[in-house]
Amino acid sequence: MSTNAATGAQIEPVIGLIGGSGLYDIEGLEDKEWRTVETPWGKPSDQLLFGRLDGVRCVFLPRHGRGHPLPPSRLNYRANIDALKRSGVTDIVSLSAVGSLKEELPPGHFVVIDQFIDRSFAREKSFFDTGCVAHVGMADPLCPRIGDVLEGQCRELGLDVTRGGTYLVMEGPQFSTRAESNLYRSWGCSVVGMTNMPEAKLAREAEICYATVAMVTDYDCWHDDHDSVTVDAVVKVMQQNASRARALVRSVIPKLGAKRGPCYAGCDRALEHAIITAPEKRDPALLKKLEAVAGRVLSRG
Ligand SMILES: CSC[C@H]1O[C@H](OP(=O)(O)O)[C@H](O)[C@@H]1O
Ligand SMILES: Nc1ncnc2[nH]cnc12
Repeated sequence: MSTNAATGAQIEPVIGLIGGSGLYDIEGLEDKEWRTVETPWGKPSDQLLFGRLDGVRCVFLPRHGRGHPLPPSRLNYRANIDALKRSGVTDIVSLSAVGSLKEELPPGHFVVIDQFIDRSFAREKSFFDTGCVAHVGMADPLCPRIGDVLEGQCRELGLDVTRGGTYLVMEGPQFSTRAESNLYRSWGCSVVGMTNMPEAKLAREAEICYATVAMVTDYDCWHDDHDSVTVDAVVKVMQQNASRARALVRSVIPKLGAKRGPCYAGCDRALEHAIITAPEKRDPALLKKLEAVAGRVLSRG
């Protein structure tokens, strides 16, 4: 059964999991198989791991590739999201290591974020281009339906969790200067990381519901009582976070996998009124590339 956002019919969700730093595999998947998925945007970060958890179809992608060969600026975000879309994914849970920008969000804390500030700049940020222009809404960039499930299951598992918070996306790969860290704090941001944009923008363009669990690994470099962030510190805390992240994944999948109608937040219909280019001005070559992510609306002409 596939998504039918247009008719409102029930769907059987397929859950996409994007594993960040320290999460390169998913335990407990049945019938698991790593498969190469080709896309018109180039290669995804790695093969995708297909399987089932409690009967729910899941597709896992290690964001930086197995063994972490890819830095944030070199990720092919478009290929990653297209590959998940053409694999049937309807809902994405992004699992990410982040630095904390608030005293009350210590290492080990999980944040189900609800906003982004995108300060990344060296990345392809849209599937659309000359020959097919689209402007999707990003006022609420994360799916609140998935967010509810993530928050609920964190609480059920007794994990320290905060619902809501702004994730500042920096380009990296260097960590922030102290002045930058304090600037982001003055903007009221909760956490800082390098990867969730343009991932979330592209998921919205592809009409995939997307939510993030930001797992705090460090206090970045602003905190007087804590050392500035290092990869060693991130990896150490991620190793502790990873078992909690795995428990969370195991408990959210059955909930997210239950048959449902269209997303009440409309993420799965984001392209409905977003494309502005007149049909006769559209570039056939670009339309072909857009088949997987935007075929639902483009096939109507
Ligand atoms: C290894 S620390 C920096 C690295 O970790 C985060 O990645 P992800 O979101 O994939 O967990 C951060 O954004 C940086 O890419
Ligand atoms: N302090 C930090 N800054 C950017 N990305 C991070 N990922 C984990 N910690 C981080």
